[in-house]
Amino acid sequence: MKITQVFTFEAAHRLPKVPETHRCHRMHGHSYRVELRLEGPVDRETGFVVDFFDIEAAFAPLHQQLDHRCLNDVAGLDNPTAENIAIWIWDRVRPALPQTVAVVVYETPTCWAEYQG
Ligand SMILES: Nc1nc2c(c(=O)[nH]1)N=C([C@H](O)[C@H](O)COP(=O)(O)OP(=O)(O)OP(=O)(O)O)CN2
Ligand SMILES: [Zn+2]
Repeated sequence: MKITQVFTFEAAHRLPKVPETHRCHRMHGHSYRVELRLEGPVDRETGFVVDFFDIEAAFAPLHQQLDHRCLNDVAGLDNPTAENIAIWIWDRVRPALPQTVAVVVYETPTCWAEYQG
């Protein structure tokens, strides 16, 4: 069974590795959307793969570090592309939620990165 929980956060960033002429070299912001996708058997007793409340609790400290921040200032996110944010979240959420099979980070409704480890 596959389950997904969606989170959102607002943040500013700039991409230091693109040329100065690239518009993303300048500080700007996004309304990010994160999907945590989990997979596993349905527990016969609870009917859950994982309780959505437990997923929310595992993501809460990461949300705290990301929401209304300048992502370049977050430890480990000096180059905060959607790809690197997805890896950053995976590395921190997977120990608490080993059923995680993908982290998807949307920078805009039409651009996203998906990391599967
Ligand atoms: N592979 C990646 N490419 C780009 C990333 C990224 O994380 N991974 N990031 C950016 C910039 O952050 C940029 O801000 C993306 O947003 P935006 O310029 O708003 O992109 P849109 O396509 O939505 O812009 P429109 O104004 O709607 O055309 C760039 N590349
Ligand atoms: Zn951007």
